[in-house]
Amino acid sequence: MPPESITKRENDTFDLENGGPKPDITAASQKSTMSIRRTKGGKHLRWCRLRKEVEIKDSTSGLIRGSIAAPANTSESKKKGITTVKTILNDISGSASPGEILALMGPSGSGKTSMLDVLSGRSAYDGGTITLDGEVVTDRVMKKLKKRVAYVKQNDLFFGHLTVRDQLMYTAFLRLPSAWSKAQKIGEVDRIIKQLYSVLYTYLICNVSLIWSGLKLRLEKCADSSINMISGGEKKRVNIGSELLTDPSIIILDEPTSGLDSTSAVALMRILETLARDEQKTIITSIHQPSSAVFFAFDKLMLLADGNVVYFGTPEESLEHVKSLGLECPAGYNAADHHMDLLVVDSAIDDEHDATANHPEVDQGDTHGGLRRRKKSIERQVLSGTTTKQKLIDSWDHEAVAKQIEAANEDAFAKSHGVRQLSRQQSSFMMEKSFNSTWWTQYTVLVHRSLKNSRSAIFTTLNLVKAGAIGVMCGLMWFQMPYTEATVFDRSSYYFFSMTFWVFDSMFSAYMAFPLERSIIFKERSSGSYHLSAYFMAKTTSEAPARLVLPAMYMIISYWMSGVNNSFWIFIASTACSLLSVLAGESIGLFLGAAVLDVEKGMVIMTVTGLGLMAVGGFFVRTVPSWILWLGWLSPFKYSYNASVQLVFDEPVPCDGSGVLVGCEGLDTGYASESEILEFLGVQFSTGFNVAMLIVLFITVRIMAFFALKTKKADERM
Ligand SMILES: Nc1ncnc2c1ncn2[C@@H]1O[C@H](COP(=O)(O)OP(=O)(O)OP(=O)(O)O)[C@@H](O)[C@H]1O
Repeated sequence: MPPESITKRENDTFDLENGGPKPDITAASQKSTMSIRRTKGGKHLRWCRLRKEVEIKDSTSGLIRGSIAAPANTSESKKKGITTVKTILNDISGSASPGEILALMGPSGSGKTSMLDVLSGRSAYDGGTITLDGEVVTDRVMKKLKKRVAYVKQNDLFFGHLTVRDQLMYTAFLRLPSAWSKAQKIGEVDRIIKQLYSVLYTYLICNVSLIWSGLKLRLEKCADSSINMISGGEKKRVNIGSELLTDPSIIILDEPTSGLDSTSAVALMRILETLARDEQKTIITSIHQPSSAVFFAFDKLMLLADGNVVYFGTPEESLEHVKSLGLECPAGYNAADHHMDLLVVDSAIDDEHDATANHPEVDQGDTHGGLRRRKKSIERQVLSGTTTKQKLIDSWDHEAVAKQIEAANEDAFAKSHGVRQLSRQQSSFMMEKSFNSTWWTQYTVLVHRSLKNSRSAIFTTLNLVKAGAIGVMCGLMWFQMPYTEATVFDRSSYYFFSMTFWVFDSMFSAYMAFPLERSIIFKERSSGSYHLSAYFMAKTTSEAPARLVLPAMYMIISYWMSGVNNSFWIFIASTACSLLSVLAGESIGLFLGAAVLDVEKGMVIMTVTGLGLMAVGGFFVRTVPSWILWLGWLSPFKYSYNASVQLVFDEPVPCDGSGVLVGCEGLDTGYASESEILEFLGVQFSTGFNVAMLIVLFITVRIMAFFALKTKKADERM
């Protein structure tokens, strides 16, 4: 453990047990090189009779898993197509204390994630109470509290192009109090990187055989690698590290070891153990089938099945509990596997049971413990007409545990001499600022992050080659067009083609980038990292220039190769129009990405919208049917085409006898006026109006994207 020292953090009301007035943050900012004092000690988190139900919409397809509590037959629900209400947490009671690790185990779908979502404040619940150090946490306090609880979700969501250090650094700058100096924040990141490494290191010197695997895992070594390149175990550490930066008292982890090999999993559990033992953090983690060593290292175990608790207590006593039900764990068998065997009801097991019953000889020659155990497990499934799982659910005394939790809460109240100590904490939560950093800090940090991310995401060799190759290809297709009557149509088609390609490109890349980014934003915002407006402004200002470089590169190559118009200023002005249409296209992509959460549906809507806007752009169809004429007002293709063509035909076009323009009457003498050409090409409105409409589209659709994102509630499952 690093030595304790010196300054306290701003808003450190969470450390109520240490008491004391609000810390002096000025001192913190002045002594920028000082190390930061970490809070020791977690909180007693208790939950009693927690209940959560979800409405399952009848999609008329597929089966509904799990236990169905009651059909919802109200006319309202029928109208909405809701047919059933499923109980996913059924009167769950339990507790976690400082310095302890509570492990949640249960088969897939048993409600582990749902419970962690509720306890971390990321998801609402329909009944029961959650208390912190004995006092009920109200809904309003929960909203604030969730920013003080580290929640490491199953998915490690990051911007993959950033390095590990970047990720931790941006998190530190967004989530640590703005009163901290830059040096303090950087020091904190270094400390976290070292902490996640040194715990492992200590472990490794005691376990020489694991040194090689450990080296693979060290976070220090990969601190400057991009997240895309690091291993699953390292990603998990980055995830944990990002959450630990804020020095939370309660750490909740959803299957932190999933996808890791056993060595990495054990090493990760050591880190949690150290956090619990040395820093007295309260740790709750779900876990799938841990090894025996890890299983017995947990302080408490909660077994879940179909949203019900089937056991809550120490891992050792869990074996006694199942033994008392006649379900003893065979000698030498992994206790965690045994519990899972009891809880998993698998149709394959039933089939196997039938097969074994019909062919007893399969069993006779078997001397392997595996098959015997399997058979034993099968036999348990059919115990007296009920499944073992059901037996375990029925035999657990929910009420007794709930009463114990209530008594513990009363005890905490009595210990505080009848004073609701937490009221002070809860009211200080309410008074706390929603964000640790200012809007401006958030904006600048996010601009920096976005620039770094978009630079690596947009300026890939492939993208540069794409822009260059298409530029050369178009330059060759429209190569050095003479400025005469015969090329009027080709000149306008050059613009329409260029815009179509780049507007579609920006629409789709903005749309495709958004689903991943959206999940990260929801995750970061649920822990109170920044204002949505700061994110949006940062994204708009930082990514727009990056997004424009590739089309600009294309224009430079293709424009001069094709000789559209030899005026430099016409090149600048028409390129600016094309780039504006790219920004408008990006806005449309962002809007659809924000409004339609389903990626497949979004792609369909996007394709239909894009093609519709292009069709009414005035190039392919001159006489657009009146019922769809309104769509033309929303088409960036149309405005950009209109403006560019007007710019390019800046002087009368010499007739060349090709007979393209009626005004030339098939002669190769004389000129066709600009207005005649624009009429021939079906161009509408003035250049200024078209440019103004592109700006309006770019801004209004982007604002709509912001509100679409704002109104979308973060998906609990993200
Ligand atoms: N919003 C929801 N709508 C419908 N069903 C839901 C919703 N949230 C959870 N469920 C259902 O609740 C049950 C419990 O889900 P949960 O993700 O908590 O299980 P789990 O134990 O974490 O599973 P796993 O180990 O596979 O992650 C599942 O059957 C799931 O389908």
